[in-house]
Amino acid sequence: MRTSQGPEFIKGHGTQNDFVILPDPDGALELTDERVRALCDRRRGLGADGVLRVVRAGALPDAPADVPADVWFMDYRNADGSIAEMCGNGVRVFARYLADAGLVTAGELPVGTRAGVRPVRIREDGQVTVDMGAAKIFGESTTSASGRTFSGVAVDVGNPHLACVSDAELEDLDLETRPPHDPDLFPNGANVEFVRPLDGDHVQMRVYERGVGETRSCGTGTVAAAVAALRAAGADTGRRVVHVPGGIVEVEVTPTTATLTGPAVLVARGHLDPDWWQNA
Ligand SMILES: N[C@@H](CCC[C@H](N)C(=O)O)C(=O)O
Repeated sequence: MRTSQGPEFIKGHGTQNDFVILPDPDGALELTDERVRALCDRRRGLGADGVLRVVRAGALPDAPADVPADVWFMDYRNADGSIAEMCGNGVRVFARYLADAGLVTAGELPVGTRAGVRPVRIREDGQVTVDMGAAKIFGESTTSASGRTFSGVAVDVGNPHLACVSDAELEDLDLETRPPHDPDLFPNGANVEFVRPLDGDHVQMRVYERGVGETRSCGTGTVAAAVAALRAAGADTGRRVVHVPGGIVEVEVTPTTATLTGPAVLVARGHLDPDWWQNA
């Protein structure tokens, strides 16, 4: 029987936007793009939309200078191995892991990201709220899907989004292929959201994520969707309940910031096979 173990992992999700969490406090893991792709592959690996490495900011050479060294840093990777600045569902699942592992005391805690430090609160009802900072509209643009053109707004939520509000039946859209975006407005790519207003302050959203493909939820995307839906209704601030294929989250936009609240679930934990990790 084998006695050696590969790296520890935890599998988790937020409204079915799923992640492999890799605890690596001292930044000792060699997390190559190929290993990220292998981990996220739903047939040859564990399967996930992204990887969240749990590392002290001080142990990560490329952590932003404004993140204190002792803060837990979410080193986020998309399923294709690319790095993204921020992940709204990921940061909530990350905080759930930190509390579950006893690395922080539950309540409000700071999480370091490439978009800066984000305060996260684990609520008594089990929901997790993250203060996402101000979501900024930086332009207007178009995309297309299923032969239809959609107009939208470009929103910076730490990472780039094109959020398109329309009355289209979202179930009918083919998101197997990447909806195009303007490379001049989005030189680093874009996450593209399709948003349909429902009754009251509810909206429906589907998303095609940069570096992943269609996912069942995207936290930063729901913030962009809320900002776009509010703007379409003539407002800068307010609340939107966003229905995604993987569940429901709530976004509150104020004059200075946006908060995102939703579930964060840990599913399984274990150790990678050391040979698999070595050869991945
Ligand atoms: N699913 C995430 C966003 C992950 C990053 C995104 N794909 C990008 O490249 O910007 C979320 O919950 O926000």
